[in-house]
Amino acid sequence: MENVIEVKGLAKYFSNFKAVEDVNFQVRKGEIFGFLGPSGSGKTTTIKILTGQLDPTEGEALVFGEKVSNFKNPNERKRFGVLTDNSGLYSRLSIFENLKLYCELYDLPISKVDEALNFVNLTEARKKKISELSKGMIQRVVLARAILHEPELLFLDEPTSALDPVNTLHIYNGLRALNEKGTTIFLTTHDMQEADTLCDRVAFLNEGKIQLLDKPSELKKQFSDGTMTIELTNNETVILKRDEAGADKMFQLMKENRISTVHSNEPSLGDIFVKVTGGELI
Ligand SMILES: Nc1ncnc2c1ncn2[C@@H]1O[C@H](COP(=O)(O)OP(=O)(O)OP(=O)(O)O)[C@@H](O)[C@H]1O
Repeated sequence: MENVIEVKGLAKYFSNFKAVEDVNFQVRKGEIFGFLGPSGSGKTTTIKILTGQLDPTEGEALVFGEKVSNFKNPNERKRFGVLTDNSGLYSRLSIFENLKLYCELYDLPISKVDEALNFVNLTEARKKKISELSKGMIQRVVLARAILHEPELLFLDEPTSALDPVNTLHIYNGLRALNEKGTTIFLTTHDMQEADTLCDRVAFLNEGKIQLLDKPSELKKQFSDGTMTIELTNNETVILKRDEAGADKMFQLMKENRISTVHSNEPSLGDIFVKVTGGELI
């Protein structure tokens, strides 16, 4: 399978402080890859190295088989899009005017602006100046800018951190649609629910090191305690192990028609993270 990102032995030190240490992973073409960790774990540092905004102290971070700093011409840079917290938008221009400028820069038809505005749910606000926007709206304009040229690879650093639930859902649907059209997505987040909803595979980062890397479903299987919670028709709750004795008890309850609902007790990604790292997600 083709890898679009390859990170080998990556380390970044700020003076003596190790922000990222011996990080290794690959992102496969077509997947949504989640890079998860609490505040200060090294997510932004890694994304900055991958997108050429920082140099690594050790190791390498390759995008399409190359260091991003080697991408000199605009056509190479057009292959990826980046959403970071530094907006670089023109505050006295409107949302539409800002995106139109990018269309001109990338030599894209202006119709792409309408598609991108719809993607981020800002069609009605298109004439508003950047200086008049809320933090969440700015985040959506920056996302619209990152996807204008439908890049092969999209880097998203905490893409929904300033959004309300309705817009968060809107963005999730847009990202899935973009991914289905072929865009590979590298996403950092500290929101484990977001990662579970969107990502094909996730890496857990803690104190600059990857602790686990797998599909969310595999991690949940691996960390499951093998029990089920059964709610009975009389509102009592029974917890059964998924073994022979549990199956016998379940069969008996079914025969007596006493079962209301059955839930498998899967841990959430947040539970797994806390278990593996011993830390909290902040
Ligand atoms: N330019 C810098 N100089 C010194 N230390 C830095 C610098 N940039 C980041 N750090 C430190 O490196 C560590 C990792 O920071 P980073 O921004 O990568 O974390 P993060 O996981 O993205 O956190 P958050 O979710 O809060 O954005 C932090 O302890 C941070 O203080």
